[in-house]
Amino acid sequence: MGRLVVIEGLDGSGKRTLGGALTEAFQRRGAKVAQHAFPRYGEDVHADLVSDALHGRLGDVADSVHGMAVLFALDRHAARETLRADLNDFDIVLVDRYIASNAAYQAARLRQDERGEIVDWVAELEVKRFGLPVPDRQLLLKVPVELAATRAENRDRVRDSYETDSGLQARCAAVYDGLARIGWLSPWLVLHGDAELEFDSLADTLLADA
Ligand SMILES: Nc1ncnc2c1ncn2[C@@H]1O[C@H](COP(=O)(O)OP(=O)(O)O)[C@@H](O)[C@H]1O
Ligand SMILES: Cc1cn([C@H]2C[C@H](O)[C@@H](COP(=O)(O)OP(=O)(O)O)O2)c(=O)[nH]c1=O
Repeated sequence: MGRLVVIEGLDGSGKRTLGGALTEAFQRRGAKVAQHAFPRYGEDVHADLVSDALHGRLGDVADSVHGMAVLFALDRHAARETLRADLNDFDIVLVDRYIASNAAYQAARLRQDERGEIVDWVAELEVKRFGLPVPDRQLLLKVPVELAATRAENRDRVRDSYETDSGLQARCAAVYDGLARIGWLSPWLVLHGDAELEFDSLADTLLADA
């Protein structure tokens, strides 16, 4: 059985970059790696709905925190069997954003005293009811909010409504810190994305987990 390793962090924190470098480091060690990213893009109606909501094409559906959480969760549910098959066939399944993104971003849209409820609700929905595989390890790529914003701005891509909301990103960083501190769903490893990362030793650590 392969290990499900999740990369989490703000938009522009360097998740995609880390995913690529870590995959190469795993492969240098002879490990078979499958990569996934959520939200998916263009695969099916679930992926399209998420994209529409994030880019203002789904009207006031996007205003509902629980509604958005469900859309993101359905996008993952549609990929559940592929994830399960890859966990059978590969040593490492590396996922760029997973269930914790839903907890962090949707909680960040609520008042502080409402955040615990949605975090619990997301875990109940995605793990218990939708049966998504629980991560073995979650990596939190931590960078100052301003640095993540500058990197995301400089990227050659259309930005969605969450990326351009600096208040949301700052609150989201605080929720991520809390999730990592309590070891939400599984153990977390906090990485500092503004320092030089040691991909080879990180790959060794993650393979030694097994
Ligand atoms: N460690 C790093 N140092 C400097 N720039 C980085 C680093 N990691 C990522 N970047 C750059 O920051 C931008 C955002 O990185 P990316 O991996 O796309 O972030 P994310 O997937 O978290 O949104 C990209 O232009 C990338 O080249
Ligand atoms: C996966 C996921 C992402 N999000 C948020 C985080 C991001 O701000 C936004 C879009 O994800 P993002 O990683 O920016 O997608 P892309 O790289 O394709 O633009 O959605 C959630 O709120 N819940 C989720 O379950």
